[in-house]
Amino acid sequence: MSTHTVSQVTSLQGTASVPADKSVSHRAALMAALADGRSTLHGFPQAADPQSTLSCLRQLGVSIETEGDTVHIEGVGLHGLQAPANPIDCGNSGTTMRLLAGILAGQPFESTLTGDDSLRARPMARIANPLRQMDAEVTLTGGTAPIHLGGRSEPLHAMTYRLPMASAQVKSCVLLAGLYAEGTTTVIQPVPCRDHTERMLNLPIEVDDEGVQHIHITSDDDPKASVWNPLPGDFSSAAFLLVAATLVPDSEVTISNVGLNPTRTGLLDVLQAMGADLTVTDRTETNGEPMGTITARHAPLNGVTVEGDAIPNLIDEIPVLAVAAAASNGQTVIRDAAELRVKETDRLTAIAEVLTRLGIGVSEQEDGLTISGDRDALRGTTVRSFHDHRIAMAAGVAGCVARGETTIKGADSARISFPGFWDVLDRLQR
Ligand SMILES: O=C(O)C1=C[C@@H](OP(=O)(O)O)[C@@H](O)[C@H](O)C1
Ligand SMILES: C=C(OP(=O)(O)O)C(=O)O
Repeated sequence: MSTHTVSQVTSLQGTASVPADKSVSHRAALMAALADGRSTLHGFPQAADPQSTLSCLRQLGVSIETEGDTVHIEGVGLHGLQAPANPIDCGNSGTTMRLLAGILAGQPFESTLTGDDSLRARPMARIANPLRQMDAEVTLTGGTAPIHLGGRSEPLHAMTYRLPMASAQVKSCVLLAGLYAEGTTTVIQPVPCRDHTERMLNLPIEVDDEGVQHIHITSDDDPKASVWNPLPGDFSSAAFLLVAATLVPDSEVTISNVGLNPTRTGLLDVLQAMGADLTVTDRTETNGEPMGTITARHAPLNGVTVEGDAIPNLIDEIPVLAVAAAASNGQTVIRDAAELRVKETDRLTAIAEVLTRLGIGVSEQEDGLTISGDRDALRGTTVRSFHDHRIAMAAGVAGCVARGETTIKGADSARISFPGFWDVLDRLQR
């Protein structure tokens, strides 16, 4: 297992770029595979998760050429995927597994989806249940992967499905299965969560009297070949650098071409409420996804309460938000975040352990954390990443402000979403 040591930093200065958005990249690749014709994705990430999606698609007979960071995908059309010779390995990527399951549920051939130890421990009944309601044959192994999908010669049954949790993976799984159903499939989302799938397929959305979205899809909403030039940068990766620049004195860091889809940038609002100095400029769009440049300057932060509908829009940023909270004045309360317990690891327990070891008072609730901010209490030691990329990078950010040295075990798990993270952090140090 690789370790990485971060020493307390006096200043972070300069510009940085982040890998392309993981959620958008998975979807752009899946849509390209199901389209007719060739798609070109500029700036496709080298990160392990999106690369898992490409390797799964290759196993399904999709021809993919790479030229540096540019990926060309020859779409096979909605009905052109081929039966895989072996179980399909989704690696560490929950998004790959859950979205692909929606597509494979409607195929005439059988398939099996599997993944690494972490992914094989994550709940899959949340996709098996709606897919079965659409008449797909789905077999799990004790509620988790491997997932076996039986082939079927008939279209799936369209249905209306109310999301029981704010999960964009479940929503996207059902919508993609809807491409293979007879009639209109509708997903009702009581709490909004990332909407990249709806944007990419340009799906019709109705809003009911309670303000709840009803997203419709039919087999006529088939994906079209596209050119992404470029894919937007990953806000979830930028978040680590933005928090680091906010916390380290005398810092100013600028990141350009960052995705600014409002279903992803909840952390900006929360950091601003805590007192952060963040500026967004050069707003533009790439294939219907907003993006722009974000500059973060050092600022003292105060504790905050984050809960309810705000949670899905910063779900992957909670580990680094917890680090910001640890270096703030006063108490931070994070609630309604039980979903963090079923990510790559139990992220509530993991980040609580990291911060406790670094000297911070943290109490863990079933659905959140209470963090007593005390910047001066942060002192370096050895911490575990739990083989979770976001825990490893959050611990690295904490190491920038903790006195002395912080050694992160399993630091190489950053490669799942941000392979160059440790180099970028080194390069920004003054
Ligand atoms: O749809 C997506 O691309 C994702 C959705 C979220 O998961 P859930 O759908 O499980 O909330 C998020 O945590 C994950 O990193 C990516
Ligand atoms: C939860 C994550 O990804 P996934 O669910 O795709 O494994 C993540 O990247 O933080």
